[in-house]
Amino acid sequence: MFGPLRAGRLAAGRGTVGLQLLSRLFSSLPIIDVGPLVAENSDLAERQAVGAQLHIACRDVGFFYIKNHGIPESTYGKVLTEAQRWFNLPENIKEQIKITPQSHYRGYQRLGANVTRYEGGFQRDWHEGIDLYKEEDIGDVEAQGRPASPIHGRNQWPHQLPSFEAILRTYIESMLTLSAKIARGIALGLDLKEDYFDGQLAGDSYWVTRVIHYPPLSEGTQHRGEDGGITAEASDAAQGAVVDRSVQLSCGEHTDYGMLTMVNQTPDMTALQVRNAQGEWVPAAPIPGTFVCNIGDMYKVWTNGLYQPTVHRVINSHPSASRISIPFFFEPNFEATVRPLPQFCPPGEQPKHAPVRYGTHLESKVLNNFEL
Ligand SMILES: O=C(O)CCC(=O)C(=O)O
Ligand SMILES: [Fe+2]
Repeated sequence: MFGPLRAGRLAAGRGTVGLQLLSRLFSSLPIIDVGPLVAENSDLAERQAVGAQLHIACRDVGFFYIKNHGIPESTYGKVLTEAQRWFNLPENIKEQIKITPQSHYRGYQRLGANVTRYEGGFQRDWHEGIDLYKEEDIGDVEAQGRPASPIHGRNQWPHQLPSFEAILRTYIESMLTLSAKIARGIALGLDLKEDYFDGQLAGDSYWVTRVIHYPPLSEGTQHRGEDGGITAEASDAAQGAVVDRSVQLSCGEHTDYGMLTMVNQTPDMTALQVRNAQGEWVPAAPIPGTFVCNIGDMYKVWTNGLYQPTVHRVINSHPSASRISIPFFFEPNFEATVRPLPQFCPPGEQPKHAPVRYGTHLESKVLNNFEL
């Protein structure tokens, strides 16, 4: 078994990058039973065994499914159907909670407002969504002697459908608790103390939730085929073809910028794809009772590159059906300084990544995400 203890030693060894590339030639995503991380009274040894599986998944794939997570179907299923009901509302109602700089970049973004940037341009993603973040009043932030950020503030909750707001709040609370437990398992897998990311690093997570509606790409501007169906290019992409970055997708290829993302998606529709080291797109089909998880930029910094965030994209090539996904992003504290841990830095070599204040990293991403 590749035990957690060897993580540090391998990281500091030579030839790591070659090894890593070889091992990132996955053709499917691992499924991890996280029951022991969630249970009230599991043994440390059981949790370490899950940590070891998380370690291999984070190092070799960057993506994995979790099962036995303990969140009831009544929470994760209902939030998807409520979201669809909310997106069915007329545009002028949805625009009541429109995202603007004055709304602290929180709220509703219409179809095409979210963009994927690439060298020399950007492409409008074919989705609409609601962005929510941990809430903090600017007055409280300033009273703590912290600089106010354009992102700090309160959310615009989708109040037009009160049943949705209530279930969304329950969902976010459950996902926050769950993701903190997964982060504890990842700490064990890295041979760190179980509570390593608690407290100053991620004990007060600056979490993000995006409620996303992906209408069929055939309704988009670029992919309406002559017969009203989808273009051949979009259809090929849905089968895993490589497409130019200027081609409009449901969500363009990107990596996530925080710690851990957990995706709750419409069952029976495969739209999320994950890129392996050979450039092949591997589908992340929904598996009943699981969430798809992936790691973001911050673990790359902490592990000095041993863990890498994996590129992914979304293509809804269905001729008529909508897809909903509600990723929950478990992130460090806004003020956390994230820096490579010494055990992952070979002696005498410069760390590969400079320390980063998480809030500054987040601002640099969020303030660039929209063409409003
Ligand atoms: O919709 C999905 O499955 C994933 C969305 C995603 O990658 C993101 O919002 O970062
Ligand atoms: Fe993502």
